[in-house]
Amino acid sequence: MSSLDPFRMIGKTLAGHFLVQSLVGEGRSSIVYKGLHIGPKKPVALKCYKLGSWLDAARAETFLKRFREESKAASQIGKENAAFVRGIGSGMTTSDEGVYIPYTVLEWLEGHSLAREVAERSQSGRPLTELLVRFEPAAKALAQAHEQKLVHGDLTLGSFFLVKSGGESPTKILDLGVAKVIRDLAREIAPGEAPQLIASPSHAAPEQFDPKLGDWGPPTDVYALALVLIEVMRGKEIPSTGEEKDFAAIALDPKKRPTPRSFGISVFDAVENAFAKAVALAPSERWSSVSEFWSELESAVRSEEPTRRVLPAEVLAEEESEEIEVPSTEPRPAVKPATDDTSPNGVLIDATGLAPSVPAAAPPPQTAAPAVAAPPERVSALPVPPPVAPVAAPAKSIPAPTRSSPSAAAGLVGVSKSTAPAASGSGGLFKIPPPTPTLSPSPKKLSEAGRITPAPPQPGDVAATGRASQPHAIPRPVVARSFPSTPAKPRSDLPPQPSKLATVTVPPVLTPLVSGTPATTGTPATSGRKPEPVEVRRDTPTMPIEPVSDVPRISPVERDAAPQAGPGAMEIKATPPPPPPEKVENGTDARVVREMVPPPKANVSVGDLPSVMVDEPEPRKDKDTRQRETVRIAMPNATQPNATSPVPWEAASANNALVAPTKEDSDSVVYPPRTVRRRRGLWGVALVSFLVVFVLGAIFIGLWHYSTELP
Ligand SMILES: Nc1ncnc2c1ncn2[C@@H]1O[C@H](COP(=O)(O)OP(=O)(O)OP(=O)(O)O)[C@@H](O)[C@H]1O
Repeated sequence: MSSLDPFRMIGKTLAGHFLVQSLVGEGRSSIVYKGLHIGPKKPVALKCYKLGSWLDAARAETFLKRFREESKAASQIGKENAAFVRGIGSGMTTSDEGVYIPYTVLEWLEGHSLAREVAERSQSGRPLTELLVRFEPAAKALAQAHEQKLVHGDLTLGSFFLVKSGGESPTKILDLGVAKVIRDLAREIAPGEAPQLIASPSHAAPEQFDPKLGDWGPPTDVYALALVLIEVMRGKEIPSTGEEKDFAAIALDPKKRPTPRSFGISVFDAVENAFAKAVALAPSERWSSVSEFWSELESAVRSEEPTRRVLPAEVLAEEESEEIEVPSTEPRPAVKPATDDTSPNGVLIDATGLAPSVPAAAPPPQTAAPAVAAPPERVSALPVPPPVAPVAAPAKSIPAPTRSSPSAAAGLVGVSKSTAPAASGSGGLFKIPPPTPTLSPSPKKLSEAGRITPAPPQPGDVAATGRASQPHAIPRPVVARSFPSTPAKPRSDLPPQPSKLATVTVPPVLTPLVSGTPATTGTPATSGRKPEPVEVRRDTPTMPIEPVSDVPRISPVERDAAPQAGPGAMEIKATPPPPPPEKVENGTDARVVREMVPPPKANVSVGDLPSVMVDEPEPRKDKDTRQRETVRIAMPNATQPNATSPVPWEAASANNALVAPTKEDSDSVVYPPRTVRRRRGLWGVALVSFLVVFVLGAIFIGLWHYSTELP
C-alpha cells in the first residue's frame, strides 16, 4: 500500500459517479482525494474519514444511514451560505483491506488552506484589524450555523480554505458539523469503543476533553476560533501533534488560558479581555456565540483606535528595525517604556497594528504551559521613535506594504520566538502509535506546495493589509506600523535617536510539542495499478493507524466498481474472509492497514442503502429524467472520462440514475435533440393539417361550383 494513497482509492469509481484521481492531502481524521464527477465532468473533492476499526460490518449500515441524515443539515447551510464549502453527497466505501470508509463529496476548491498560508509566512503575523475584515464573512457564516444549532466542533487553521479566485466568499469553511456528527454517532453506535475526542486536540475546547464541563455548542467554536485568530496574529501554528493528555492538561488548567498575551502577542487590554472570555474554561463563561465574540473584538479594536499615534510615512521607514531602541528621554505618550520590570513578557508589538505597547502595572498574564522550557531569547521588535504629532493621513499616503519584510514579520504582532526543542509523540483520535520516519515522513504541506503555486503577496492587497475597506464606523487613522517596503533611511530633520538598546527577555510561551518533520513526495507504489503522479497536500502530520492483527478480516467488498441495481440501492456481497496476511506489503503500508471485525454473516448486505447521497436526494421527476438522458447523450462512449477507470463508461453512465444533477451541474447539460424534434413535429402536424384542410376545402368548393353550373 502506498503511503501516498493510504486507502488505495486512486482509480476507483465511488458509487459509479466519482472517479478518484489523485491524493490531495491527509489530515488527522481524513484523507482528501481529488476526483471527477463523471456525469457533469466536474472536479470534486472526496473526503474519506479514517474512523478506525470500530466501524465494522455490523455497524456500517446504521452509521451510513445516520451519517447521511445528520450531514444533510450541514450541507443545506452550505448551499445557502457561500462561506461554507458546498457538499454534493456522502456515502461509504471499503478499502481493499475491508475497512469501512465513510466519505463526503465536496465541491472542488482551487486555492489553499489557511494552515498553509500561515506556514508559508513563517512567523509573519497579521494584525487583528486585518483579520477582522478578512474573516468577517466566515465569522458571520459560523454565527449563522450556530443560530441553526449547528456546531463545527473542529475548527483549526485547516478548516479555512482560501479560494484562489476569490469570488463570493474568498474564505470557505470546511467540515461544518462533521466532527460532532461522527462523535454522536460513534457514541451511539459503539459506546466505549469509539474514540473519546473527535477533534484536533490542539484546538479542542475544555468540554471536548472533559464532558462534565458541558456539551459541544457555539462556545466550543468560539474557543477554537480564538485560537485560530491567535495563530494568524502570531504567524505560527499551534503544534497539533503531541499527546492528547498534554493538550488536555493545557486546556483544562484554569490558570493557563491561551490568550494572545500568553502567546507573546501584545494587545490592548480590551482585546486581551475579549480573548480571555473566548477561551474561558467553562463554556458558560465564554461568549455564547461567534457573533458576540466578533462584535466585542471589533469594538475593542475600534475603541483603541482614536488613541493611536499616527506617523507620517517617512517615519514608518525608520521604524523598520529588528532591534528595540527605547528612547530614554522622551517616552511615547500613553505607552510605558519597555523595561524588564514592566514587561516580563517582553516588549511586544501590538497585534492590532499599534505602536509597541507594554502591559501596564497589571501582572503579566499567565502563559500557556510550555511543554519544554525555552531559553530566554532576545526579542526583535520595532524601535520607538520620538513622539510625532498625530496626522490623520489618508490610507493612500502609506507606503505600499510588503508582507515579506522580516521586520514587519517580527514587529507587527510581536511574535515571541520560541525555539524550544520538541517533545516527541503523536496523538490523536484513534489511539495511534507515534509516527515513525518511514511511515509518516511528511507532516507539513506535502502537496499543497506541489499543486498550487501560491500567488505572491501583492502590495496593497486588501486581504493582506485589510486597509482598503475597513468597515469600521469611525474613520480610521492610518496605523503607523505597516509593512514598509523600503529600508530605513535616516532623517536629517529629526533629532538624533538615542541608541540605548533595550534587551528584553521573552518567557516561554506555549512551545511546540513536536516540530514538523520534513515532507516527502514520491510516486505511489500501488501494485497492479497505473502509477500516477500524486500531488499531496498535508496540513497536519500523517496519522498512522494501528493495525489490528488478531482478528480475521473480511475480504474487500467490490462495491464501487459494480453498477448498482437500481436507484438508491447497492448490493454488497462479501466473500468468505481470506486468511490474515502474514505481513504487510512493506513497512510503509502498516500505518493505514485497519482490519475489520468479522462480519456477523458471510453475506453482508449494506444493500438497500444508496452508497451516495447527493445534494438533492429526492428525484425531481420530469426534470431529472430529462437531465439524465441528456448526460448520456452529451458524453458518448467515445469520450470516456479516464482511460484508467476500472469502470467502463457505459456502466458508470448507467448509474447516473442515482445522481440527481445539482443545479450547478446541470449548467453544463445539453438538452437532447429529441426535445427539439418533438417541437418541430408538432409544427409539422399543424402545417400538414392546415394544408389538408385547405386542399379539401378547395376541392369541395370547386366541386360545389362545378355542380351548381351544370345544367
Ligand atoms: N473541497 C476541497 N477542495 C480542495 N481541497 C480541499 C478540499 N477540502 C480539503 N482540501 C484540502 O485537502 C487537504 C487535506 O484536508 P483535511 O481536511 O483532511 O486536512 P486538515 O484540515 O489539514 O486536517 P484535519 O482533518 O486534521 O483537520 C488540505 O490541504 C485541504 O486544504
